Amino acid sequence: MDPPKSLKSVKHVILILSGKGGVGKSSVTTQLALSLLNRGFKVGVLDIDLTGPSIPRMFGLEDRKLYQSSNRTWIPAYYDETKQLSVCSIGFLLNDRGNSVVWRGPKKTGMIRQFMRDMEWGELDYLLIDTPPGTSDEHIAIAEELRYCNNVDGGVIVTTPQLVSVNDVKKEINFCKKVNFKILGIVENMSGFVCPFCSECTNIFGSGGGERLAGELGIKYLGNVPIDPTFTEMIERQTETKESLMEMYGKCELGRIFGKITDELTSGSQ
Ligand SMILES: Nc1ncnc2c1ncn2[C@@H]1O[C@H](COP(=O)(O)OP(=O)(O)OP(=O)(O)O)[C@@H](O)[C@H]1O
Ligand code: SF4
Repeated sequence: MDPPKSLKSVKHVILILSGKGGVGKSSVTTQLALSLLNRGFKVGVLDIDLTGPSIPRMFGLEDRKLYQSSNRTWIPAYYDETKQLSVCSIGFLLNDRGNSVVWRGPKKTGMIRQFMRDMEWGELDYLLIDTPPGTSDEHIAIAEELRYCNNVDGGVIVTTPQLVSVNDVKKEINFCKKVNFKILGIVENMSGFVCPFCSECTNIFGSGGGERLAGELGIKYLGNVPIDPTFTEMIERQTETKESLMEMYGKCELGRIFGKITDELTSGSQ
C-alpha cells in the first residue's frame, strides 16, 4: 500500500494523544501549532476527534466549511490569507455543532481515510493530528493510513499531574508501541495554576507525575504547562480583536513556556 498522496509534501507528521478525555489534548495541539507558526513554519492541523471536535473553536473557525475541489479533493480551511495555517476538522462537516458524531466503526474509518487521502494540504512543515482520547477505531484507522509514511515523526502524549491520568497514559504508550509510532515525549498539562493577580504558580493537583512516568519509561519529558486562564480568554477574544491569535500567543507567558516545549520537540527533526 502506498502512503497517502495528500501527505507527499508534508515534512513532519506529529500525532497528539492522551489516555483520557479533557486533559487538554486539543489545547496542546493548538499551542504547538501557534508556537510552530511563530517560528515561521507552515502548519496543518487535522482534527480526527469525531466525537468532540474542538479545533474549529480553538482557532475561531467555527463558521467555516470544507469544500471539494473539481478533482474531488478537500480544501482545508485557512486561518488567514497567508495560508500559513490550514485546518481540517470533522466539525466543519457537522450542521449542528452541539451534536457529536455517533457514527459506527466502518463509517468513522471511511471518514478518516478520506481525510488522510483526499485533503489538499500542499506543502507543510508540520501536520499535527489531534486524536480522540484513548485508543479507538479512529486511532487504528489513522495508524493504518500512516503505516507506509516515512514522514511520521511520532506521537506526543498529553497528561495531567493526577495519578489516574498518568496510569491512562501507559495504555497510550502501549498502543504507540504496537503500531510502531515513535513516542516523541510527554507534556504535563494543567500543571499548577497561575494566579491572574500575582502570577504565582500553585500546584493544586500536585505535580511531577508526567516527569516521573517519562523517567520510569525512558521517554523524553517535554515539559509542563500550567493552567492559565489567559489561554481561554485569548481563544474567546480572538474574533473580536485586531490582533491575531498567533500575535497574542507570542506575547504571553504560555507562549514562552510552550516555545521551550516546541524547541525540545523539534530539535533534531529539522
Ligand atoms: N493549560 C491550560 N490552561 C487553561 N485552560 C486550559 C488548559 N488546558 C486546557 N484548558 C481548557 O480545558 C478545556 C479542555 O481542554 P481540551 O479541549 O484541550 O481537552 P481535550 O483533552 O482535547 O478534551 P477532549 O477529550 O474533549 O478532546 C478547554 O476549555 C481548554 O480551553
Ligand atoms: S496567588 Fe497570591 S494574588 Fe493570587 S489569589 Fe493567591 S494570594 Fe492572591
